[in-house]
Amino acid sequence: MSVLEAHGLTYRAGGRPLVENAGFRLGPGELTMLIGPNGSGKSTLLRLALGLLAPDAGEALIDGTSVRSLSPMARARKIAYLPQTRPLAWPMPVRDVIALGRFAYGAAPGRLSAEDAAAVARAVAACRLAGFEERAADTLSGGELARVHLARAFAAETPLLVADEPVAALDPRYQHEVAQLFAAAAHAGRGVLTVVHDLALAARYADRLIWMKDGRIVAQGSVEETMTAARLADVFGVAARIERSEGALALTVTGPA
Ligand SMILES: Nc1ncnc2c1ncn2[C@@H]1O[C@H](COP(=O)(O)OP(=O)(O)OP(=O)(O)O)[C@@H](O)[C@H]1O
Repeated sequence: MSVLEAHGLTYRAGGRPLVENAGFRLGPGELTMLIGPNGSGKSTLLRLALGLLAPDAGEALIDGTSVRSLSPMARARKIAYLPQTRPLAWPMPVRDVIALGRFAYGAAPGRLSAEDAAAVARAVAACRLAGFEERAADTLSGGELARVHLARAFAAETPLLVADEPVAALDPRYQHEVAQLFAAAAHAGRGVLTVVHDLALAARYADRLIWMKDGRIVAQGSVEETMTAARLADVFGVAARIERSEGALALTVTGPA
């Protein structure tokens, strides 16, 4: 089972640290949600952890090997990444967009092995895209397209899955469905790390939270351990009510702190 580890990651730009001394471990079986205000460094941390940015200090390792030393192909077989900025639309059928998730296995649209085709079919089913396969992706709604991008990441069937704000364009029902998909993927044995802005969703589904503020990880641990009204006020500047509901913590943000 693959493990992503980050130690002391630091990245400076524009004369200031955007990420400073950040460390975490993403292992199998856990859904970790990365939370923090706009501009706190979440996307930068993900890109450092994935080896897409070179850190000024620290390192990220997948199964003990520096991510920067892995070829893009080797990395893509270990870890699927759904970036925050995605192409708005491609004028190609949904099935082919999802099949791009299989490129690390040598697949190309129109040249899928039986294994690739089966992985694409599983991703279509998981992301509730049955019936959309032949639609041109540039005719989809924002929420539908978001699910297609998600299916592309799922189709890679990598042991690790990293997603930057995957539910931002989704309506509440699909937000929950997608969060449940991530939780199911994690509980089936993958390591899943995702940025979310909806704190109630994070409280409901995360096994672990990583809290970022001003480029630093200020807390990490379970929802129970880390989600307190004081921390929400400190990190996000909001007042919140935290209640126990059906055995889990439920969060209501009541306004600015
Ligand atoms: N190359 C760069 N040069 C200077 N500043 C940068 C650069 N890249 C990012 N930043 C700044 O670094 C900060 C962190 O950006 P980042 O995208 O990591 O934040 P984020 O927590 O993901 O934000 P959001 O929630 O808004 O997506 C922001 O203030 C951003 O403007």
